[in-house]
Amino acid sequence: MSEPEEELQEEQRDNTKKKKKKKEQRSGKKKKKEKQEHEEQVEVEVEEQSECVVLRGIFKLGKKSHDVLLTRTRLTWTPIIPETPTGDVSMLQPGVVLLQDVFAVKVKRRRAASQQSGGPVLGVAVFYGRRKGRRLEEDTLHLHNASAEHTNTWYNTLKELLTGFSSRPRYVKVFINPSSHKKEAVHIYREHVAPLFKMADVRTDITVTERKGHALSVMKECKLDEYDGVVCVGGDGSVAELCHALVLRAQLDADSPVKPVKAVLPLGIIPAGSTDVVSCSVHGVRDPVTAALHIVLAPPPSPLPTSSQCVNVLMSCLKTKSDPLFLRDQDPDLDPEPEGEESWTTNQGLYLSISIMSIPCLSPHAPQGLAPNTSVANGSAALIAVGNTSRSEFIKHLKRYSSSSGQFSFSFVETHSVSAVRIRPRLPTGWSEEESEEEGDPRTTPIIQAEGTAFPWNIDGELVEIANEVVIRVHPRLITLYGEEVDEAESTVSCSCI
Ligand SMILES: Nc1ncnc2c1ncn2[C@@H]1O[C@H](COP(=O)(O)OP(=O)(O)OP(=O)(O)O)[C@@H](O)[C@H]1O
Repeated sequence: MSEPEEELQEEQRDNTKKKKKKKEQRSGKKKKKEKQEHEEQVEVEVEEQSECVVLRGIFKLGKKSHDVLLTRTRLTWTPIIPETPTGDVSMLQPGVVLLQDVFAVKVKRRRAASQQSGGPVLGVAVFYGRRKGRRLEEDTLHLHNASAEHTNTWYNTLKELLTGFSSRPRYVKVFINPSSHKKEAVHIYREHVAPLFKMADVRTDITVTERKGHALSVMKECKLDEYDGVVCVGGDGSVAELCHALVLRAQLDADSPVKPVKAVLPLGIIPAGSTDVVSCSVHGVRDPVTAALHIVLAPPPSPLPTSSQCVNVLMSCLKTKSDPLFLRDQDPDLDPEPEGEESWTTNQGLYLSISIMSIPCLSPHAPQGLAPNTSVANGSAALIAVGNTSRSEFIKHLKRYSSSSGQFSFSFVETHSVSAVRIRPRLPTGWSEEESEEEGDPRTTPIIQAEGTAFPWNIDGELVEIANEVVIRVHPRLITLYGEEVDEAESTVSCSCI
């Protein structure tokens, strides 16, 4: 149903009921006194916040008249007629919407379904994001007042106050990966994101990617200063490509071929992949509406996290050989450059998996994250190295990620907080007689056999051929992400199987 139809029918229903209930009586001295006290209480609350009232007026919310106050930070409304026949003042709680949660305001008009414009004014509709658990949902506050002058004053003032949120994007570059997960990214964007962007007057320039690397090549060429942000609709692979593109573009623009440079545009992530750990780590939930609202609201001041990672958003390596691990302990000053071999710690052994995560990697499967002790912007990474063990023990360790704790309480799991890691594999030919003689011992016999002498690095599901060693380093605060600080994701997984 279109908004005009909905509006018209709503008004017709209201009129019929109004006639039937015309005799409804809600006056009385006691009630008046209580109402007055309550109005004073609301005023005191507002004054306490040192906020002057920008506008004050009478609107109908639903069927009842309300006293509505607008300050620079909030809209507050209180029913003028007590809610209960007894007029119990305790029921007269004011309603509040913070302007930082409001993303659009429109004038409501009565229109026939066929009518495109005009029509008598009905009032103002205020669109905002309402928190429900870890999600943000779209909600609307309908303030009804048939006076065109009154309505326009409120509409213009609200609009002006919203333009004060200067960090909110007005024009964004959107990349949609149509091949992500179940190939639903285009549908997710059209269905859940585009309507919110339209409502919030966020203009878009959309590229539906045709191949791997397409977003990167567009980002290398396009005029960035036209945009206020970049939006990625896809999974973690698409996010990694755009993080790479943003930093590479900044390096090209700054003529800095080696040293990473901070991206000029923030990145918004709409989850459409299979796991979406980056999205979950900044939205707390795998939900396109929550993600879109985080983008249009760009909530100030604190929760605009900066990502600590450069290209290696998530890198987990499944190896079958002996891997010396060179760890660089976390540097509080977040110096991304290695200072010398003396600051490295070297571990050597047989590892089943090595995970290096500079974000907590929350997901519905692991609500507290694969790296629970890492936050989005703290500049360190968690190294979790799983030593060789039996298949059943390895699975037991993995299954514990779905519960709250205990995943690291295994003798074969080691964890470190690091700023850089160097992984150097050893070829099967490098095994000495001595090292391989204890066949059958779970500590020395790989449970997965290596194929040939190439380096089949499995990096977050992608097979990558890199000779010798891989170096992973945290480059702090290079990319600003739309979202908020999240410590636990919503768990939507009911079974504990892998
Ligand atoms: N049109 C396309 N066809 C094939 N691959 C594409 C296309 N567009 C982008 N890609 C590449 O697809 C890769 C994987 O995409 P993405 O991460 O979005 O999906 P996913 O693998 O299903 O999700 P997840 O990473 O959460 O498992 C990315 O590396 C991206 O560069």
